Amino acid sequence: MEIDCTSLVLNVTSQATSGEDPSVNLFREYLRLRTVHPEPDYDAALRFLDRIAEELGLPMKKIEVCPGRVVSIMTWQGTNPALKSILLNSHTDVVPVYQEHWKYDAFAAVKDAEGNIFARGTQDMKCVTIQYIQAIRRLKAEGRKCMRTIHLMFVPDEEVGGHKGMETFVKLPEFQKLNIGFALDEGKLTKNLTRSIINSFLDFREKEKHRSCFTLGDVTTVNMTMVKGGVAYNVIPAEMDVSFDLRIPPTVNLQEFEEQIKKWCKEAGEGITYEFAQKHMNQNLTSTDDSDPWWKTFSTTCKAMNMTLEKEIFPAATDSRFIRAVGLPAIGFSPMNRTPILLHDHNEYLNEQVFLKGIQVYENLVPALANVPALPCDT
Ligand SMILES: N[C@@H](Cc1ccccc1)C(=O)O
Ligand SMILES: CCCCCC(=O)O
Ligand SMILES: [Zn+2]
Ligand SMILES: [Zn+2]
Repeated sequence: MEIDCTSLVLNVTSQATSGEDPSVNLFREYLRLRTVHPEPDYDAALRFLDRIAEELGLPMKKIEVCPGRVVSIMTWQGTNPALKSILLNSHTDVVPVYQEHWKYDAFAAVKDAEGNIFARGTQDMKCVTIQYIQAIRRLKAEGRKCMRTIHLMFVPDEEVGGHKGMETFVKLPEFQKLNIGFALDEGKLTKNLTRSIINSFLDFREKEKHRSCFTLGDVTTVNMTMVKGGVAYNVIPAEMDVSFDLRIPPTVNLQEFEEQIKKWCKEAGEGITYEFAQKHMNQNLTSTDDSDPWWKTFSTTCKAMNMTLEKEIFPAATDSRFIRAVGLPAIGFSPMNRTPILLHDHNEYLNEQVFLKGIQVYENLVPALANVPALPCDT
């Protein structure tokens, strides 16, 4: 009997590490996708997410907000779709690495003997993406039903300011149609020029460093991150560019802060100018008052899991700023305890047990939020 070559299906799958929790295996597979700036492989991420949507039996919507920049959304319809929905947001892109400073290939997702998984994105924020997915997978497998519709949203370009991602998307009718009532996004949980202008910024930095503040999120941080210019060792440059990364708490008056920058430039002398590469002026805050039903539900559910919450203004920016700017509440949260904060740092890693615990946290949080009874915002 002739074997018809078309019937010989070669079944080659990426062999899962034997005995490894399937969620960890999925996490490591996602970490290996090189969605790293300056040229993130977003197509690989979309193929991966398409497969997940298939597996979860959820419809997947894709909106190309800009050429080559797609926002994708998996939707788990609630029993009362008229109510406002819950958004579980995550970004698919990651920041570049200085590979020479890493113990392992930053995209191999090596797991060491302690179960620490090393890769760019382990903390920021591919862990959260897979934790959302696995929590929903389990809830659906248990036959659970939630009142409120849940949208899992995957956005590009968060790490370069979100301009071709969330910032554009929140203005589109497709965003309005999501009918969002409350959003979860990344955060962190911890159980624990010329010379003159450079001097002005760095002197300010020193002053801020010595303010007695509760958390980093309460101070304006200043980091000199780029210096450009000059053409030769022995030529005085016609111009120099110095870039500062300023993270300003929503409690600071931005108009006054900009006046201060103008003053520093004037003091520095002729020809010293400034411009903003990114400037986000909205300072909407999300209520974390116990009288707020979303916060109340979020915080009591965390407490029920013996998690002590330390509320803080996050010292970085996330895409949630665009969601808050359109008047919606958004809490930044990543279940990543007992873990050194290595976002954007060398040797970013996450322990597989901490990762797995995070799925259980969402298995409790997601239904709690998706079953918040009808609110004034729902009418
Ligand atoms: N999460 C990124 C978002 C961002 C990118 C670029 C500029 C500003 C903010 C960060 O905090 O660094
Ligand atoms: C966990 C949040 C990290 C800061 C936002 C970002 O760099 O993506
Ligand atoms: Zn980041
Ligand atoms: Zn992030």
